[in-house]
Amino acid sequence: MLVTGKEILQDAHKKGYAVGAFNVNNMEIVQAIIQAAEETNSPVILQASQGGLKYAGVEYIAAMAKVAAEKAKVPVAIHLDHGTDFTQIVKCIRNGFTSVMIDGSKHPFEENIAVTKKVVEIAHAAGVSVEAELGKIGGTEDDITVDEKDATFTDPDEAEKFVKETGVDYLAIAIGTAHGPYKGEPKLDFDRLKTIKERLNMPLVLHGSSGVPEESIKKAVSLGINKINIDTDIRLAFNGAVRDFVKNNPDVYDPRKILGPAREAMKEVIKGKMTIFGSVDRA
Ligand SMILES: O=C(COP(=O)(O)O)NO
Ligand SMILES: [Ca+2]
Ligand code: NA
Ligand SMILES: [Zn+2]
Repeated sequence: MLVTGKEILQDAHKKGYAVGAFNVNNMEIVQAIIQAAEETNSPVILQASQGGLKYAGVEYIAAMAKVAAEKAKVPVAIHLDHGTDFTQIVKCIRNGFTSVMIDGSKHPFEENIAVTKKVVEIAHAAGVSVEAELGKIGGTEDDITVDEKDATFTDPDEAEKFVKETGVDYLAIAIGTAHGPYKGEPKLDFDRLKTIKERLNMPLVLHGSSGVPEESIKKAVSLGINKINIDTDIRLAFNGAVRDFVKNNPDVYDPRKILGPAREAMKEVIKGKMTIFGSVDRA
């Protein structure tokens, strides 16, 4: 069933588990995520970046996600990932998204508060939940890139002020993850996470979670992460399955035959994530 992001994440926050937020760009990815969620009885967040909406069209993503959510036997939220453009954010709200991110992390602190407050006002009036970001998460997610040197960790004092002034429902924090594949092994600042959780006592979001070792993810969940963003690991599963199939079946040209195995491969990866996050049987 279609629910708000807050409904899903408040439960995760209260009970100390995390829910996967998986990026979608096409029908097969949506279906893989929903199949994984139903097979593990897990709540789930379907999310699209501005780049994903540009590729498929917001109406297509919204239509597929709404059908998927309404038919699903588990709670599903539909989320705009890394919204930076106010008009885009309102368009998603108008198209039935139940959660939006305003990523004002590239602005100075006070400006981030201002843009976030504006989105919270309009989204909450429409019954839609809001995620914001404080601190700069490195790497590239579609149309958003932050250089290593500019990535700055979230300051707990600033976080407290930010949340009080904006009223956001959940906060994306920078504690050492980066979007996209990692070169070395990411070192997460668990002490910082622990402090921020104690100060904020609200759902927290981890971006750039593909490629983070399982133990680090589990430790982050135990310390208060409740929404975990995954994009790259789904892309890698899709890519591997399609290349394998095409290599081994050079004469097959039916898109269903080429994309079907990719849907299966993505589903398996996503089920694995749900197990690590602790969202299995939480629906
Ligand atoms: O944070 C993410 C996903 O990051 P990854 O591609 O590293 O999983 N999307 O907002
Ligand atoms: Ca950012
Ligand atoms: Na990553
Ligand atoms: Zn992200």
